[in-house]
Amino acid sequence: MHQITRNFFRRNQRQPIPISGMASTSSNVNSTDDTSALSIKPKNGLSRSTSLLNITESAAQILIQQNPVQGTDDHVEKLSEASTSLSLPEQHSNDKKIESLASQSTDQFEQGCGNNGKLPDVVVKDNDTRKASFKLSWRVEGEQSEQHKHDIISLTWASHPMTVLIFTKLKSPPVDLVCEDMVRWLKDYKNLEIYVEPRVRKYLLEKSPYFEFVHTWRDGDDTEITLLHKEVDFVVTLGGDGTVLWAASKFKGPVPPVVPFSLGSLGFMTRFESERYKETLDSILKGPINITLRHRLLCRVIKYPAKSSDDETEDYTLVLNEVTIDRGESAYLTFLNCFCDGSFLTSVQGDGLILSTTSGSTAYSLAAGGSMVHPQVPGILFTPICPHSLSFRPLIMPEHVKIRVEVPRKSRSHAWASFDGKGRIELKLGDALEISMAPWPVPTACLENSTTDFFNSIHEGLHWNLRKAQNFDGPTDLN
Ligand SMILES: NC(=O)c1ccc[n+]([C@@H]2O[C@H](COP(=O)([O-])OP(=O)(O)OC[C@H]3O[C@@H](n4cnc5c(N)ncnc54)[C@H](O)[C@@H]3O)[C@@H](O)[C@H]2O)c1
Ligand SMILES: Nc1ncnc2c1ncn2[C@@H]1O[C@H](COP(=O)(O)OP(=O)(O)OP(=O)(O)O)[C@@H](O)[C@H]1O
Repeated sequence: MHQITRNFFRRNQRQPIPISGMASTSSNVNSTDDTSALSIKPKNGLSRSTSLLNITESAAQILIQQNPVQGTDDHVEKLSEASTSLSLPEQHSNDKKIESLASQSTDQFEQGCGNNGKLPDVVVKDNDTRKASFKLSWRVEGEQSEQHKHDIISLTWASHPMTVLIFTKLKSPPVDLVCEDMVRWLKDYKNLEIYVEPRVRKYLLEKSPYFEFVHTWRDGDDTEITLLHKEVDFVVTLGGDGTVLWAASKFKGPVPPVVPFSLGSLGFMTRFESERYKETLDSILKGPINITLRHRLLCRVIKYPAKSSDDETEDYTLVLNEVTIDRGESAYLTFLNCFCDGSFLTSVQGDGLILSTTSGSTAYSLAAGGSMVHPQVPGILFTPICPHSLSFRPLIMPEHVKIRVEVPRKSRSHAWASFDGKGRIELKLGDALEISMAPWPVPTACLENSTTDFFNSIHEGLHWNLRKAQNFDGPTDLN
């Protein structure tokens, strides 16, 4: 289970984050972390070499916070959970065990993926890359006072970030101008290495040969893109929510921290004002940064007839919002059979089904009647689209389940799947889609903290529960 988020809501267990004895853990892991991990035999469908590479990279992203103030084993365990958004097996409750766990992290990961997409328990910096390393820590604010309590995940740079990747919304002249200005500033005043998409580099060079220093990759070269996370310390998005989804989709494994600037229309996930980018990036570069660890879903399409080798060969797609299975152009009801962890759950007869993350709960799932869920809650939303039934209410599943949705062989029509509203593919009779929680969340920087940002977004973006207040006069029960 993703303990970090589970613990978020266990009020009675909140503790200030403590940590002692973790230095040896990190160094121990560093010394044992080598690329031999790449030769681990796959068991779970994430068997492509890039996936295994990414697994190692995943283990390269995060450092454990070290804090000499308190040091009970219990605290160490909680920190590990918080630091990685990973699960700690029950038995790992002291430093020694965490050390040994860390040294097996890739093994753990592999099992985790096979089971429920779990991550390794302790993650460390990969010495082979130029990347800056960071630490994640979890703390509670407001514990000592009457004020509202907040669980905070914060990111502290352990070494100075040097490389930034900027994604920009397509075909938007105002966004292009901000990008141009930001690139100049980041180079001239912060001396960062800067990556942009190929079309953006072309645009910048048309503006001025000054931008020669900007890096990119070969247009359409997916291999180069999959290696980007090895170079990039953090990502900036200039656009709306769609640009955040677009940026996340470029990382088929671990994702660097994302700083989303608002230059779109709704901007539910983009809390930073582009007009104040200098101030924002200054503080991001210094850290610490409060973040929301946004879960993703790992989706695999199993074509009919399934081959025994499917687990080894099928590709996968990661979504930050949701995967949708709908009727496409067909005028018939979609008929879908749904299974949870191998047991039959229900059939969908309607326009389709949305399997959403909690981040995606405020997007399409909301429009289909699903509940809004705080993005830090670990769970998978199961939301029917226009079900032709009076009793089909949306569900929220625990994060460890594996859901399979099949188009029955006897269905009247095919179905269509889309991933964060993109990459539409046809599901023919007998085809299935399997989803589980992905092991690579997207860490997005918060303006304040995860909870305050979420509340502000539902108020400002969606006008949640906006209603004229009741007048004071009129009948009352007071006298
Ligand atoms: N009926 C609907 O509400 C509907 C239909 C199709 C797609 N969508 C959503 O659009 C998303 C793709 O976004 P896009 O910007 O590329 O397409 P888009 O340009 O069609 O915009 C969809 C809208 O959804 C908003 N949105 C996206 N993610 C959100 C989130 N997590 N929370 C709150 N609002 C969010 C965007 O701000 C935008 O206003 C899909 O993942 C899906 O959730 C919604
Ligand atoms: N760099 C990019 N390359 C390709 N497509 C992109 C890129 N950035 C954004 N898009 C797509 O362009 C569309 C519009 O972008 P975006 O959603 O960011 O702007 P918006 O619709 O104005 O804002 P919002 O989503 O907040 O309403 C989205 O569907 C998104 O997926």
